[in-house]
Amino acid sequence: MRLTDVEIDESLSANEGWKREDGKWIAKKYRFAAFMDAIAFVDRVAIASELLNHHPFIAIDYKIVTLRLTTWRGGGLTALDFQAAEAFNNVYTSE
Ligand SMILES: C[C@H](O)[C@H](O)[C@H]1CNC2=NC(N)=NC(=O)C2=N1
Repeated sequence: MRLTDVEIDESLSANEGWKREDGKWIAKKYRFAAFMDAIAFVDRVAIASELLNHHPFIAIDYKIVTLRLTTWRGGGLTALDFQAAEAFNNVYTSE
């Protein structure tokens, strides 16, 4: 279930903009032209999360949305986190 450090590094390089945080997390900040674009993105993230049954922590700071992922059940980073990261990158547009 949990990925090795090598697997994590490989997965990070395949998911643009995502960085490892505190060992067991990956995070990415998404920037938008307007606040409502940020909110529309969060809605798309929510839909993708429900489809994957894998959910990020979401912080909305005006025109910046920070997503953080870990696998709670797995106690660390798993393939699910990187599947979710890829899905969130795929639903991102800055406006
Ligand atoms: C019951 C439900 O399937 C689980 O709680 C799911 C929901 N979303 C989840 N999201 C994340 N990030 N990790 C989990 O382990 C997880 N588990």
